[in-house]
Amino acid sequence: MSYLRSWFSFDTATAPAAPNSDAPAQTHAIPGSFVEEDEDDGSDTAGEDDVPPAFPALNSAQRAASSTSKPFDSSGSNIPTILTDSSLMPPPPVPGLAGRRPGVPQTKTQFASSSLLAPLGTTEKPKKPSRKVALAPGFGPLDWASLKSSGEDLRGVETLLRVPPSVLKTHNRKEDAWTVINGKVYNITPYLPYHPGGDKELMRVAGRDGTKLFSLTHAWVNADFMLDACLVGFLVSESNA
Ligand code: HEM
Repeated sequence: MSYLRSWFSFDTATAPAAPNSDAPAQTHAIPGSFVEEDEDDGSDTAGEDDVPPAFPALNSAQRAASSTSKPFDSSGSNIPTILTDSSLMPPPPVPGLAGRRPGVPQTKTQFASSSLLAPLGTTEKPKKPSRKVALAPGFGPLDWASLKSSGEDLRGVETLLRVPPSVLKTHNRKEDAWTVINGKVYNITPYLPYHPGGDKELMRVAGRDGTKLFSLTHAWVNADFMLDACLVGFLVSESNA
């Protein structure tokens, strides 16, 4: 416990220099604090030989700062100022929510600066209602992915074809529907029940070039990947067929 004494000493200059002198050692005990004598059996007559170096160091700026003004805080508690002095670290800035006025609507910036409110993205009404349809059970995106990789023939043709517009337009029925996306001809019949926008929407492009409608509706959809297993061939001009 002797090292505690060196920690809490009021004035480092008056710290007991010769603890084993005849005069009773001045302990600088803090009122009400528990100062324990050495628990040794007394054989350790050198007594304070094992006093560890004072912390903070006797010549440290930290100790100088705390001991030159007032060693303990003004409330009279026995906690050294160094542990309680918050003036060295000012409190963080007031959060946005604290600046709220009753009855005054908040601006978007105020909302955004408050971390206690839900993010705007989850509270704002979506711009457009979704036009997705409820797909029948077993016709979700994962079901389409597993059908594609099942090895089942989804093209309906032996080899890749050169398809002129005159041929394309004959494939315009649900059970035999072809469309063109970016110059590639796809058999969309197997995809009809899996299309999140519904089969009716998809049938609008059956028998014709659907590139424009497709990209107007959902340019982010990767048709190349979605329909790779349904590739029939490539759109060519009549003269090149
Ligand atoms: C031919 C290839 C097509 C493929 C592979 C395809 C694929 C898809 C996919 C994956 C979605 C879901 C999009 C998402 O979750 O964000 C979707 C939604 C949709 N598709 Fe298609 N689509 C095709 C063609 C079309 C066409 C030609 C139309 C319209 C004429 C259309 C109309 C829609 C609509 C309205 C939705 C719902 C969009 C929404 O979320 O509101 N699709 N389609």
